[in-house]
Amino acid sequence: MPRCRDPPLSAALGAYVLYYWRQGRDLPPGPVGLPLIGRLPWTDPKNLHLTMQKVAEKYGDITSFYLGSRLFIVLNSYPMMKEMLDDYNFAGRPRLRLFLKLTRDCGIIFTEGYMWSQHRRLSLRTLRDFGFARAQTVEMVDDQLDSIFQTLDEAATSVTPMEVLGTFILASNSIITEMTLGHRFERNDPEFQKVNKLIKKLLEEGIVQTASALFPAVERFIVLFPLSSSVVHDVEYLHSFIRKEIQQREKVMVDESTEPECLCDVYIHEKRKAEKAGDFETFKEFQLIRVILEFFLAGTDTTARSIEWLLLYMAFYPEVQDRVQNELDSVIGQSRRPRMQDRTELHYTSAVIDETYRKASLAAIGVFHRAVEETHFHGYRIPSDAFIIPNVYGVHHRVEYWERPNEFYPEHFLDNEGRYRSSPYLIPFLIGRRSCVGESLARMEIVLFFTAIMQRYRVRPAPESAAKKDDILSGWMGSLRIPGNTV
Ligand code: HEM
Repeated sequence: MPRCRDPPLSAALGAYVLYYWRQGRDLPPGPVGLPLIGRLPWTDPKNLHLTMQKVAEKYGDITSFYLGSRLFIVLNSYPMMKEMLDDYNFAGRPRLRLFLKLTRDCGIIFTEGYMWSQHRRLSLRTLRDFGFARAQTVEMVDDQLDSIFQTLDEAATSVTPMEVLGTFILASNSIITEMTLGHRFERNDPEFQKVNKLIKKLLEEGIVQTASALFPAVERFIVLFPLSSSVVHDVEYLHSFIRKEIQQREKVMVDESTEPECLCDVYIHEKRKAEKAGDFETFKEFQLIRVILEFFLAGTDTTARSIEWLLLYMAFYPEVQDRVQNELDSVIGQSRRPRMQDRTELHYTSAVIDETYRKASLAAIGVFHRAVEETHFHGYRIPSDAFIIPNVYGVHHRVEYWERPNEFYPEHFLDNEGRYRSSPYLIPFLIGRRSCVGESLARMEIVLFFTAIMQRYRVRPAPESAAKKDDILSGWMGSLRIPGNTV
C-alpha cells in the first residue's frame, strides 16, 4: 500500500472534507468551496448575479454555497421564492454587528419581529395616504419635472455630453424629503447637497458592509477599522440632520387636532398617543429617524437608476423609442403632461417600462433575508444564520418564463392584440412579507418622469458610447445593478 508522504497535510485535508461534509449535510445542492473563503475565487464581485445564475443552471431551483465563511442559500425559481418569502420564518434579516451598531435595531430594512411589523405597516399606510392619490403629489412631481427639464434643456444645447443621473437623484430625493419631512429644500442648499453626497457615498462604498457580511468570525474587529468609523460618522451626521428636522415638525404639530402633512407628523401623533398609554419605545424619536433615513437610502438611487436604465434602452433602441413617442402623441398629445390615469391607454409604453424593469433587474439579488429559526424546506435544511438570496435576475432571465430572455423585447408584456399584460414573473420590488414598501411611489415617479421626458425629448447615445452598447447594457453590480457606462 502506498504511504502518505505528508501526514499533516492529508490530516488537514481529511478534517476539511469531514467538516464540510458535516456542515453541508441536507443543505440545498451547490458547488464546494475552499476553507474560509468558500467560492470567492470563482466569484466575480461585480457580477454576483451571473455567478448565482451559473450555479442555478447547474444545481437547480434552490442552491447553496459558501462565500467567505458565510453560507448562502439562493432561490432561483418563482414558485420557490413565492413560498419562502411568504413565510414569516424567512422574513428575518442578517443580524450584522455593524448594522446593529448603526441602526440600534430601529427602522424597517434591517429589523425583525414586532418593531419591524409596526413600522412597516405605519409607513405603508402613510405612503398610501401621502402618495399618488393626492393633488399635492401631482404638484410635487410637476415641480421636479420643471427642474429636470431645465437640466435636460442644458444637456440638449451643450456641445459636450452631460451626465444627467444627478438630476434624477435630486428629483426623487426632493419628493422623499417632502413626503417625510413636509417641506422642500432648494436644490443648491448646501446642507441638502451634503446629505445627498453622503447618501450616495454610503450606497457606493459597501466594502465594510461586505467584509462584515462574508466573514462573521472577524466581524467584531471590522467595526474597529477606520473605514467603519467613517461610515459611522457619516450615518451619525445624517441622523442629526433628520433629528433637527423632526424637532421643527414637533413645533408645528401643536396638538392632536393639527392635520398631519407628512410621515414625520403622522409619527409624532402616534408617538404622543403611545406615550399617553405608557409606551415610550415603539415610536421613540430614533425609530422615526431611522425610518426617514431608510426612505432616503432605499428610495433615491433606485428610482433615479430606473429612469437612467429606461433612457439608455430608448437611446440604444430608437425604433422602440419611436413607438413610445407615437403612442404618447396619439393618447396625450403635446397640450398637457402625462398623468397616472393615462397608463390604461399607454399599452406599448407600459410594456417598455416593464421590459426595462426585467432587463435591468436593478435589485438583481434582492436584499438578503435570513431564516429566523433553523428549519426544513422542500427536504433541505436551512440553518438560521444562512443568508437567503432571492435571485431576481435569475427569475427575470429564465427560459421557462420568457420567450426571449436575453433580448430587450417589450412584446413580453403585450397580448396578441397589442394590449398590455402583466407577468407574475416580473418581480423588481420582490414579493412576500418584506416586499418593497415604496413600490407604489417608485412606480408613480418612474411612469410620470419617463413619459414626460419622452413626450418632450429625443434620447441618443453620445457618439463615443454608441459603439459600447453591449458593455453599457451589461452593467455591473454594486448594491444595485447599474449601467456599465453612461450615455
Ligand atoms: C425602482 C425603485 C425601487 C426598487 C427596484 C426597490 C426594490 C426593493 C427590493 C427588491 C426590496 C427588498 C424586498 C425584500 O427584502 O424582500 C426593497 C425593500 C424596501 N424598499 Fe424598495 N425599491 C425601490 C424604491 C423604494 C422607495 C421609493 C422606497 C421608499 C419610499 C423604498 C423603501 C423600501 C423599504 C423601506 C424596504 C424594506 C422593506 C422591509 O424590509 O420590510 N423602496 N425595495
